[in-house]
Amino acid sequence: MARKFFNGTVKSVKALVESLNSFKVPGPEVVDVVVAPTFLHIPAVVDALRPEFKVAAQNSWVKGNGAYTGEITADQIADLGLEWVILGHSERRHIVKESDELTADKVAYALSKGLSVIFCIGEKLEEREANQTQEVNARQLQALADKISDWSKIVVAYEPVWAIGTGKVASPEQAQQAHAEIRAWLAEKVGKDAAEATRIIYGGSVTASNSKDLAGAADIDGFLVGGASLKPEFEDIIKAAAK
Ligand SMILES: O=C[C@H](O)COP(=O)(O)O
Repeated sequence: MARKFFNGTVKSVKALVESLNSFKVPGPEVVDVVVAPTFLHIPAVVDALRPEFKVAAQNSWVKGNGAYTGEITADQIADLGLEWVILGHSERRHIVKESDELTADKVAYALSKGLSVIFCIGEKLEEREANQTQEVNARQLQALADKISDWSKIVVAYEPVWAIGTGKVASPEQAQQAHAEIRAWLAEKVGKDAAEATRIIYGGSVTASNSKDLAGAADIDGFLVGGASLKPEFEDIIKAAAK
């Protein structure tokens, strides 16, 4: 469904947008394509990208406009006309050390400003090896459930940390199991309707060649794509997600 994290230059962003604009993919009635450039590149991408593709911010602050030097608020993102923000990416959680609670507060604030949120969760390698995948996902989901009751503008992105940027993609079976457990958690803790309606997308070394099998899994509703989103094969990933 989405794509992201591109520390590009003005020139490379322009070339990437031109490439995206040339894609022959189904429209938004079939698949949402959301691109997430750096804050610096957002205005240029919004101006040049074909309008059926949406633009997301990669992060937003936990509060509204105020004295928070260096932070970008959900208010500002909404003011720019954007509809989407990514929150809780593993790089925010594990490199910047943003806690489950801070992440949940950021999501709640972004929702209060009308944004839709791609809410990332997922376990580290040692947690998977200790059979804690669902425990970690449930903990990160519960932190959000403690802060919000309306999940209609949430897309859950399951991104096992060990699969991000490593070339080690989760197998369709591994991903499906995690997604099914996330959906079961939503059914139990939030409600059946939310569980059915919430899109759960997979991220972590998605490529054109593995996207078809992953998309075939019952509970995989799209992708959060990093590296491969910068290559022409992204067109095929979008087509695979449009199942
Ligand atoms: O947000 C995207 C993920 O971090 C996945 O990145 P990747 O596709 O390069 O593994």
